[in-house]
Amino acid sequence: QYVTKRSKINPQRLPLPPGPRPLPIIGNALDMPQEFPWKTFREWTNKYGDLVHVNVVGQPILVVGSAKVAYDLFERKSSIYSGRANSTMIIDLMGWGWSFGMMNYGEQWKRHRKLFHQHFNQNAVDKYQHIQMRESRALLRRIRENPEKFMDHIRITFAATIMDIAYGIQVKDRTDEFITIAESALEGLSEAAVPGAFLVDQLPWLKYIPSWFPGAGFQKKAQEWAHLANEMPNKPFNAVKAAVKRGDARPSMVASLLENITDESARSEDERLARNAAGVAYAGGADTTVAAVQSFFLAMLCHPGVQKKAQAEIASVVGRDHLPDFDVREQLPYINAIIKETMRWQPVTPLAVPHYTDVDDIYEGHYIPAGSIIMGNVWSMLHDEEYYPNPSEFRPERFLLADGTPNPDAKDPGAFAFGFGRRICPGRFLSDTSLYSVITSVLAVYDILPALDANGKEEKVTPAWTTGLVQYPLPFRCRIVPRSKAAEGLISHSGDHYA
Ligand code: HEM
Repeated sequence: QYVTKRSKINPQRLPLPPGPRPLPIIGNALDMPQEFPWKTFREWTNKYGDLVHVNVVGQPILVVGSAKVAYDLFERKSSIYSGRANSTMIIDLMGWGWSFGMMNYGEQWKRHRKLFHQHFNQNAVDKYQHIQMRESRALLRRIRENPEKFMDHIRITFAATIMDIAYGIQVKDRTDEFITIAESALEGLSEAAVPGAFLVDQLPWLKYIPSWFPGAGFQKKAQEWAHLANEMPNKPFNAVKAAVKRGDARPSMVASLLENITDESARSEDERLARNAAGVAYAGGADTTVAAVQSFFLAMLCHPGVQKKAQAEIASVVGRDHLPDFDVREQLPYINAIIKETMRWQPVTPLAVPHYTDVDDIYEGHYIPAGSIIMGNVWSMLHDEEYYPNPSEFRPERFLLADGTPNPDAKDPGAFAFGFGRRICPGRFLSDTSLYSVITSVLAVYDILPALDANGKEEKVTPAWTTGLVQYPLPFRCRIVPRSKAAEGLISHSGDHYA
């Protein structure tokens, strides 16, 4: 076993957790998988145990492979395992420091998170249901106009939902300026977040090299992206601020925060918090929910039996002449099980978002050095045979008893799918209601069927996903067809109620 050289801070000379053998200087850099790292990490867990240590060019990384260790570190020791590592490129150069999703644990993070929670906790999200339903119904109409583009339509659905909730801004399509800014800012972010993409993250002193210097192309990129990262929270916030001043702001998170400022001496700080908290809603919520719903479409395409059962359940509760709303949710256990299985089958964030600790610790006789990055292998936990037999199968029944009612003993995927401890996703309640509104609306009126090839034969689909921080299905073809004449009528008039 490898014993750290920093023996002053590891006086008992405890071993590090086990892991693949590192090379001098570069450590385990060559062991690190380029694709689907969660699968390699699972093999490491099988070989070395539930807590694996690697070091990449001196950076200690711990991989948590079981629910037990996740609980022990992220929950029981949450005061020291709730940080985030600083990225020189993303925070110092691109200016994403305003996002509390990237802040290290501390007072600033707590203040932002508390404010965010007030607007997205389990009860608070009820007031957004009409927006979610309106946008889900708009999705039905967009699909009818252009079914091939369903992947894009899903994107605009959540962009529009979040822009309305956070700012009261109603966007029509993806050419809207607020959307193009946010999407470009997030594209820059995901490019910069690829581990090893920018050397400045390994050698932070490079940030002092001016952009005109040969080889300092990263500075130019960082400047362009910094402009977007600044506009993303500022532009929509300033628009709402002006509307509040004029007295014609639509109801929204930002409008209510601004209207409730009573202490003028705290105004600039309160405005800063409101701007940052609203900005992070789009950053954290748009792409993730999109990925989950796209995976749902893929699951329905590959599992026609599940689709039929869900459609029958909806019809038995609301008939064929109505669209289901939130009031019937309790009566749709199969739909609720589909939502859980969607979160489990291909987790949107297979490694959650890595945590960071800045203090030394000891866990089960192993030394955990300050400065470690800790990754929870969400995918592995959600594909654990013990809790989820035949984990690669999409089988909502695993969350139900034989009589079709919810199984209280089935492990809720939400315990892992949204990350861990104090950092657990604060948008998980909104994501849940978003999935419900889209899934029930779509299944009530559409069949998701295999595409036909040139000879009219049904195409076979092999499910496959991307490999980044957020896992999207790779583009796939399908036919989305109204289920009946009554369904066509529902699609046409579905928006009226929520307009
Ligand atoms: C399918 C949907 C979603 C998934 C799978 C998801 C997953 C996650 C994960 C894994 C984390 C990191 C947790 C950790 O560090 O342990 C996270 C953080 C976060 N999510 Fe989500 N999320 C989803 C939807 C949303 C939505 C709809 C919002 C906003 C309304 C949102 C806002 C955030 C924010 C602000 C953070 C940062 C929290 C912090 O660092 O304290 N997420 N999410």
